[in-house]
This record gives sequence, structure tokens and C-alpha cells, in this order.
Amino acid sequence: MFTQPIPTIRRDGDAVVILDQALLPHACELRRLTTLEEVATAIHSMQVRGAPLIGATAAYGVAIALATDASDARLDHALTTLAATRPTAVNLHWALGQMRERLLPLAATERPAAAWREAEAIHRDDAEMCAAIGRHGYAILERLAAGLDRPLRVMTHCNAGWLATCGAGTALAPVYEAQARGLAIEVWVSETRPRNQGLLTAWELREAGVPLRLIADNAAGILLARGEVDVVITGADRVAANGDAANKVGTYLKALAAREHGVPFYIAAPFSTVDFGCADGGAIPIEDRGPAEVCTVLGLDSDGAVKSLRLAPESTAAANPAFDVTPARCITGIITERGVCAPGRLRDLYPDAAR
Ligand SMILES: CSC[C@H]1O[C@H](OP(=O)(O)O)[C@H](O)[C@@H]1O
Repeated sequence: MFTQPIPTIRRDGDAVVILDQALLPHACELRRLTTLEEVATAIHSMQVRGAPLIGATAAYGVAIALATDASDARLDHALTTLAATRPTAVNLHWALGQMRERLLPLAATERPAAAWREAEAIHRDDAEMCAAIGRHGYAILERLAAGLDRPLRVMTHCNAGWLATCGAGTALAPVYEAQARGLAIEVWVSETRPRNQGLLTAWELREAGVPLRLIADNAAGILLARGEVDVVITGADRVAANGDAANKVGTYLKALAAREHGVPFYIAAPFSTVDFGCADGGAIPIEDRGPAEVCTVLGLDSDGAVKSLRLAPESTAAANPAFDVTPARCITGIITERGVCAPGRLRDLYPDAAR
């Protein structure tokens, strides 16, 4: 199974060590989180990001909180604090629900050890789901590449690679599987303003030796119109029961252009991203991250120091919805750990799912 070049998160005693993604790709730094508050801040500030990784990190946050006090009140405080960090990625709320279900029935004395076991199980299961998504997604890429005398050209948006998960990633898992199996592939990487998570994807792929070209988000349309894209694959933060999918802002525009030009558009997401409690995309909460991210950009100055630069004057009004919703009609299929289905057929893959 795929091994993360640097663990996105790992337990260290009663703490966790994360890779600080707010500095990547300009600097690669680890952070040791020892308190519930540090974990909550790491999720909210996007030092840790990516729907599945956010879920696993929140689970570890509960374990850290209970290490010193495993009372009902402490458990409730931890769950509430972590749930408030980011609204859109249902993985966060799913993981906290798993922790609540597992820990509430236990005596306080049993909770600390059980919390670490459950968080580690969520971590391990995510890595296995990523690997399965890679295998199922690879079958699609292999079919699309059949007969080509050139590399298959994949477009993706934001970062849904190993950095966003506990394993190989979701949207990029099929890409890594293709590379491992010798299928010629190249990736259009959309920069993904305003936080530019596409730079994380470019960093991942370059480190892995996968050919890529970084593009401005707005260049996706002409590439699709010119027939320079064979398939679009993105991750998701929440997939509603009818197959509508919330993902990083800008995904919807790519799906519209892909549909217009007959290019298949896939969402890759594990069960922890599916929310049968949401009937459709209209019920998915969309995070608003405030104007600062739109008006600034992180980069390196002439001395190679990581700096935040102001793009727009301080007084500039800005809107910053962090996600958008792609309607099921624009989605060719959803690649899950249980297989690939049409957007409205998720129940076929998860007949046993309660929520
Ligand atoms: C593996 S899906 C990751 C998903 O989460 C990202 O959001 P963020 O970077 O704000 O945490 C993005 O929507 C990705 O598609």
C-alpha cells in the first residue's frame, strides 16, 4: 500500500505530530500538538487540511483532550470545540460522531485508551479507503487510456492527494496507482485560489515524478474547450444523498465546462465524505473564510523567506466562499472505496449506511 513520504499525522505519546500544510510548498515543517486547543487551531487555520485528514485529526484531538480528563463534560467540550472548527467537510463530523458513539457508553477510566484506539482505527481505515479508491479509479484511467499514443491527460482541482488524507489521497490515488502500474499520465494542476492548494498538488506530484503543468484556475475552460483534457477528477468535502458534491470553490466551474465539452468528470471520495443526512447539495453548509485570504498571497521573498504579501489594499471588500457544490447532473461518477457509481446511486454501494 502507498506510503506517505511524510506522515500527514502520527501519534506521539499523548500528542500528535502533523505536517504543517499552511507553509507548504515553501517550507516543510512538523508541529507537535499537545492540547485540544492546538488541534482545533491546526484544523481551523488549515495547518491540517483535506476532508479525510481533518476527520482523523479531530479524532486524535478527542483522544488528546481525554488524556487528562475523561469526564462526560470534557468529552462534550472536546466534541463541541472540534465540530466548530470547519463546517463543510462532513468527515470531521462523521469522525466526531464515531468517537462519541464509541466513548460515551464507557466508564471514564476506559475512555483514554479507547479514544486512541478509535482515532488510530479511523486513521488506518482512511489509508485503506484511499488505496481502494486508487484501484477503482485506476480502472477508469486505464479504460480512457486504451488506444492512446500519448499520455492520458487528467485535470484536478485543489489538493486531494496524500496531503489531504491518511493515505494515498482520493482524487490523486488513481494517479499514483497509474504511475505504479506504468500507465502514462500527465496532470493539469489548477492553482486553486485563494489558498492555492494546487501548489500542494504540484509539490506532491513533482516529488512523485508524475508529469504536471500548473495552471491558473481560469485556464481550465480553454484547455477543456481545446480537447486537451481527457478526464477531470477532484476530491470532495461532502457528497449529498442525491450525488451533489461540495468541494473546493472552483470545482463547479470545471464541472460545467467539462460537461459542455463532453469530458468525463469524476468525484473521488470515501464513505466518510458521504452524507445521507443531506438530501441534496442545497443542505451542505459552505464555509466562508473571510476576505483576508482573497486579498493576500503566501510566497517566498527574494531571500527565500516565506512571506504573506498583500494583493489588494486593506480596505478592499472581498467575499471568500471556500467551497461550491457540483450538481449530480454534472458528475459522471463517484469513485469510492466500494467501487464507482453514478452520482444518484450511492445507496447501491452503501445499503447498510444508517445516516
Ligand atoms: C481528499 S478531499 C480534500 C478536499 O478538501 C479540500 O479542502 P481544504 O483544502 O479547504 O481542506 C478540498 O476541497 C479537497 O478536494
